[in-house]
Amino acid sequence: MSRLVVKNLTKIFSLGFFSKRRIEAVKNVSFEVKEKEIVSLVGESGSGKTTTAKMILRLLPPTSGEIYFEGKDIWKDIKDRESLVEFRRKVHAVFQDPFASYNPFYPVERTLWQAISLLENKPSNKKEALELIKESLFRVGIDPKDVLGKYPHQISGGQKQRIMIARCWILRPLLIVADEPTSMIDASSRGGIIKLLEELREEQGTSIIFITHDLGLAYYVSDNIFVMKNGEIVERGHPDKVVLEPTHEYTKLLVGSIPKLYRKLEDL
Ligand SMILES: Nc1ncnc2c1ncn2[C@@H]1O[C@H](COP(=O)(O)OP(=O)(O)OP(=O)(O)O)[C@@H](O)[C@H]1O
Repeated sequence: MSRLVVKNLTKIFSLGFFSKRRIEAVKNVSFEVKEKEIVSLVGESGSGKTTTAKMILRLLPPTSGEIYFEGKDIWKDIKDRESLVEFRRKVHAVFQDPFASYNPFYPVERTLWQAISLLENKPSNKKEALELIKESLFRVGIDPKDVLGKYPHQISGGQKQRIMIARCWILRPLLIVADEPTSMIDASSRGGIIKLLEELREEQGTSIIFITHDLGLAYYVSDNIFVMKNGEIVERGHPDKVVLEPTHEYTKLLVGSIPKLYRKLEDL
């Protein structure tokens, strides 16, 4: 069953007060994500990946088109705060910049306390909640004493990314939208983050939309790949089909850079 259906999604930005300039960031994009599926949106900078992600996360309204999550149109059927909180519990983002996801004035575990506040079945007291936080940190390979009580500038980029995944582990979302979740971190942490996302999919049946420039990485992690260029999906399908039998010139160009990426991935 499809968990997410994106239908003819379009986003046009208008710039300037007088001479209106139109930027068609996303053009007529359609795709589906099934339960437990990892799909990748791959494309160069400015191809419309993040804009697509923001519309799916209900952070940016589309100009036209529909997004159905579990059969509900997320822009038309979510009307009250309660349904929005439910949506935020089920659909979760891991953003490319781990630094922007944290408030510098609060200890890093604040993001995990916030996750607990979104839970339907909350722990019955603070001690139990802290146990859950510690367990989530262990699950993502962090010793709680290395990060608890610390501020964002006192921990590494890789630890910040892992804490965002720990947040996913607490919330058990049905869909994770991971926008370049490994872009700011070193190669060894990168492999770990991908593995954690795959574990979440296995353990919790989470579906994942993985957004990346890197077709080599997408080939390794995805069940389906959608290649975007200038706001459109120009190629789609199983990773073997996209990589071994590309039809669009742009995909052929991306595939041409994969041998180099393979070498890079072997370092992970
Ligand atoms: N708020 C905005 N106002 C105007 N134009 C925007 C806005 N957000 C994005 N754009 C434009 O829309 C296009 C698509 O941008 P988007 O960020 O979705 O691309 P992307 O594929 O995610 O790029 P990257 O990989 O660099 O994050 C770009 O031309 C961008 O400049």
